[in-house]
Amino acid sequence: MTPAARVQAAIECLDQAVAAARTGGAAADTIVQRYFTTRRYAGSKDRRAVRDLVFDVIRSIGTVPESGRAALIGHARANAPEVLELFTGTADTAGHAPALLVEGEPEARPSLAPGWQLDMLRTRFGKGTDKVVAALLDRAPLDLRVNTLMANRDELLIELPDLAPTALSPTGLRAPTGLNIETLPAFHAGKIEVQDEGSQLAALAVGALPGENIIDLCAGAGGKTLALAAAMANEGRLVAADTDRGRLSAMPQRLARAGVTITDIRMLNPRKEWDALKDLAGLADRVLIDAPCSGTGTWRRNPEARWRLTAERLGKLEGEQDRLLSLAAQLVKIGGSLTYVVCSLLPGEGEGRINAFLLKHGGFRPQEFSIPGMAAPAPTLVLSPAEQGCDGFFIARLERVC
Ligand SMILES: C[S@@+](CC[C@H](N)C(=O)[O-])C[C@H]1O[C@@H](n2cnc3c(N)ncnc32)[C@H](O)[C@@H]1O
Repeated sequence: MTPAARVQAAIECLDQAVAAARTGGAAADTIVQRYFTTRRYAGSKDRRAVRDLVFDVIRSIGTVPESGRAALIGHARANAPEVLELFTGTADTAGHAPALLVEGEPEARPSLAPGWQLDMLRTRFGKGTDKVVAALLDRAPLDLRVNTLMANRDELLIELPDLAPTALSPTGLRAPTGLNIETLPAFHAGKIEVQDEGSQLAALAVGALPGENIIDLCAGAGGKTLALAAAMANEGRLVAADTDRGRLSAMPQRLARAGVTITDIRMLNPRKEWDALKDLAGLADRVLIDAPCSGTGTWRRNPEARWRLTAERLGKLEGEQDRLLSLAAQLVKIGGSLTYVVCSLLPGEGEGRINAFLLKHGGFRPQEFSIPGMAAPAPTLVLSPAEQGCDGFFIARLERVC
């Protein structure tokens, strides 16, 4: 592909990302991948260049733009004016070079994020908000988790000398840029999994122990399920539940590769979750709710989450988080704990939900927890890329006392 054709490809992907933001469609990463499945002529360098440009544009345009072209022009004008010289085509040469610039055509304005989202972050981070947002809009490193059922970190550091230990997670490794994990025998042997250090810390916050009865209520494809199973030394019972059949279906293969045999996978029907969980009522030592959320803590990977989030959608997410907390409360045994996690830094999805829960559920109280090497024990923990260098998370632990 010529440089100009790459720019036109980025515009077309961005058009789809804009439409997806309005309709709840696919993530930008998926859009770029799909774009190239029907364009076999594009090589790996073309794909990488187009993907990088798409993500650079999304990072610099904080609010949903009128079109992909408007977004790209706005980004280029502010950060890479030489790209505008590639707008040499005509309106009917789509696919080759972007059409010539027209005087007064729409142009998106660079910004960090929608003002109302920044205001909410400001209530948590105050004067530090700009630093946090800048870190959220940086590129994320590739982190791996050592599967302690099959390996230990020191041995892997000898086997894979390009990797470095992460600062906080005792099982974390940070990979050099561009590493393709699928090329590593250690991955196929189940010794390592891709997992951001923040997710590793969130799983550690559960405090899982061998032999316990644990429920991972929003298990998805099992990222944290695998980490919990390793903390349990593959002893006890681990129920992994989710409403998304597609995500759950990826789990058995991952469990098998990691040597995990204690998991009971349960498919839940949305709003009828209890039907598939009621046999576990009041029995769990620990329940993890890794709740669906706005994803503001993962802007490094999904910067288009800023375009997708509306006040209405946030309200719906908070309602769902309340519902999942109440559902989980019924599963915890007396003396057991409930760990609530969101990869969001908006206080409404964090402290807001926990305070609302505690008002309604007198049998629960905040429970202090600590992660070795981190801050003093506390009932909540906020992780941010500006402070800990990982994705942003809010984590809270509650104990059922009666
Ligand atoms: C943040 S993701 C979980 C990621 C996963 N725990 C991991 O570590 O990879 C949130 C998950 O909640 C699931 N979910 C949404 N509504 C749910 C519900 N009512 N009951 C259970 N899971 C739900 C979604 O399908 C999604 O997989």
